Amino acid sequence: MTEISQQIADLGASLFHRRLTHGRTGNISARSGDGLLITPTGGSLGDLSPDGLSFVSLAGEHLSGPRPSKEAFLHAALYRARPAAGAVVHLHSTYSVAVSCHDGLDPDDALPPLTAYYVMRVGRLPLLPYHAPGDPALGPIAERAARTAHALLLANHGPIVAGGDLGSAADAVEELEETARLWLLLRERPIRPLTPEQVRSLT
Ligand SMILES: O=C(CO)COP(=O)(O)O
Ligand SMILES: [Zn+2]
Repeated sequence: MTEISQQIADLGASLFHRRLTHGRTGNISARSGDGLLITPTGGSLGDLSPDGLSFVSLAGEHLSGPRPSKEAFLHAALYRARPAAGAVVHLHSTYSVAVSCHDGLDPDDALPPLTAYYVMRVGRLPLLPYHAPGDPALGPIAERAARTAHALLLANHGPIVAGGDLGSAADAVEELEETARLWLLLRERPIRPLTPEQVRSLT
């Protein structure tokens, strides 16, 4: 067991117990050597064993440990697209999933820049077209989108976010969830997002 495995298990418990994902949804990975340590398929993020993680290559092939998350190919696509990424988190966080089911979103950037922290932690949020969980056809689409954005929203599914390390990836996916919630709270009222100039001054 490595320190990073313990960090994955701790993060999974923290996200699960704060209801940022539920049941047996969501998956977490961290870059390790020339591959990635990833949560196994079919388990709860609230009940991860640091010794029970899977090891997968950057090409997405299972190298050791239990059967990996069915989204391992998606995590691998994000690491290939973003050489500086050290961790990836995918959740079924309620408000982000709610936004991902909305019709008429801008597929280049699904949410407006409501707050400075959203701009700093998330930035642009491409919306990827619906695919069933585990459908490898989403891999090349995600890899292309992740070259210019570290946070992606999967239509009718949920967010997947890369970060320099586990803490940064978690920080970004939590900021996204809170902003999705704010956006839904504000829907009945006129919104004044940050201006392009205000956004530029933050990035
Ligand atoms: O969120 C999930 C699928 O999108 C959970 O799947 P896994 O249990 O295979 O990681
Ligand atoms: Zn999922």
